[in-house]
Amino acid sequence: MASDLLPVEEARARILAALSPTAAETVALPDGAGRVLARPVVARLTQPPADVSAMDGYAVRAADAAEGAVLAVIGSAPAGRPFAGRVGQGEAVRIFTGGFVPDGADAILLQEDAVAEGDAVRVREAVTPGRWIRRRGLDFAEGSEVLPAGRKLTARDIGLAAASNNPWLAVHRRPRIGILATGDEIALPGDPIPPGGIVSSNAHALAALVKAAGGDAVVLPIAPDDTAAIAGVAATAHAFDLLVTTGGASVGEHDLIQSALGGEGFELGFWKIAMRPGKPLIWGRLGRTPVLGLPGNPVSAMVCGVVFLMPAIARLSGLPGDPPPTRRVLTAVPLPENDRRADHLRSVLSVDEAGRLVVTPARVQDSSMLATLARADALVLRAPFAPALPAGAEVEAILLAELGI
Ligand SMILES: Nc1nc2c(c(=O)[nH]1)N[C@H]1C(S)=C(S)[C@@H](COP(=O)(O)OP(=O)(O)OC[C@H]3O[C@@H](n4cnc5c(N)ncnc54)[C@H](O)[C@@H]3O)O[C@H]1N2
Ligand code: MOO
Repeated sequence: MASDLLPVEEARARILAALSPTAAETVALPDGAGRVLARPVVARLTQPPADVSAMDGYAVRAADAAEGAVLAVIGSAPAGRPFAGRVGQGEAVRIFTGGFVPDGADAILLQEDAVAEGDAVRVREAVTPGRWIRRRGLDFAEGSEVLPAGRKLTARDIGLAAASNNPWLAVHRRPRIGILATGDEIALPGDPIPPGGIVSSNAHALAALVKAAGGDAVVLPIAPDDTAAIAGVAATAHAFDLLVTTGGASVGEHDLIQSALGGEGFELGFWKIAMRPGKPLIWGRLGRTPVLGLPGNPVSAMVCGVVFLMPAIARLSGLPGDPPPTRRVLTAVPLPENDRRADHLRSVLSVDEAGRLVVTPARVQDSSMLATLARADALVLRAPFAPALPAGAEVEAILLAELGI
């Protein structure tokens, strides 16, 4: 029945509603890039601190600087060494970019528009009042908020924080995400593989995804399919802002996550989403720690990572936790009508002769196939019951490179 599967948007909304941003920590300016501000950055000075020259030339009184006029040069004002005197009638001060405009002057005569004549300067082109002067506070004023709380800091923001004389930043602590892979059959890459076993790819892939989303991943030892082992690892859950499990989410008798964690006080929020891959996703809480139980199939785990875990990490980091961004692209092939589960088709991206982005979904979309995922550039979204589409139709797609994964 369709009713036992939760729509993707509703599941994401419920996950986000249950999460709050981590506490603030103080970091030095160079460590702030990519972090989210917990408190606004306030300018600790006015920039520029006085009227300054935007050019090399002469500080003059515009009224005196008619074409052909000759002005006496009474001093100089390089950047960092203001001229102490005052520019009087018929006078000028040599000035350089960034130099404070001396008292009395109200315009800058550009060097290229002037001819130096010993201790005087001849005006070749008249200037208008205010020409080439950057007014005090043009960029920002002391006490004003230059960066708001909740902003993810760019390199440009770091420049602004530095210019406004802020050596320290209050940012949200990076969310700490515990990752627990479960299953008797899985072994760490490089370890002996048990008969009928498989190498655990999920924890490593998810750890990389967590890092790309701005979290710190802690990969826990693999827990075999027994209640005590899973419960034992779960006892460490309090150390994390979010515990992610993979495997054991489905309905098989070895699918133990819910029963094993149940003994530890696990409270189920919801289970099973109307999506493919990723249907058996579990959401709940173990004490104070939220738990996201991802399916074991490697592609399902990663697609759920994109759809739910990345927004969850964003939310814990102090951001709203928007859904993954999508683009309108064209499908290279006809797409069949979809069933009740929102689909995420691994697809290769190309550019057609007209410069438009075109996606080609992989022919086989089995959720065990990691090679298809690694080679894909995009996940094409197909809403529940989306109608069949001809080749050339517009579809929405998540571009994986835009997520940094
Ligand atoms: N009767 C039903 N069977 C299944 C259903 C269902 O609704 N009814 N759902 C299927 C779907 S959809 C998925 S997805 C999987 C999810 O199952 P589990 O979360 O319980 O995962 P496991 O059974 O533990 O493993 C599934 C698959 O993935 C491999 N695996 C597990 N962990 C890892 C890992 N860390 N790295 C790489 N691969 C891993 C595991 O060996 C299995 O092959 O259930 C379907 N079944
Ligand atoms: O998601 Mo299962 O997620 O369809 O293989």
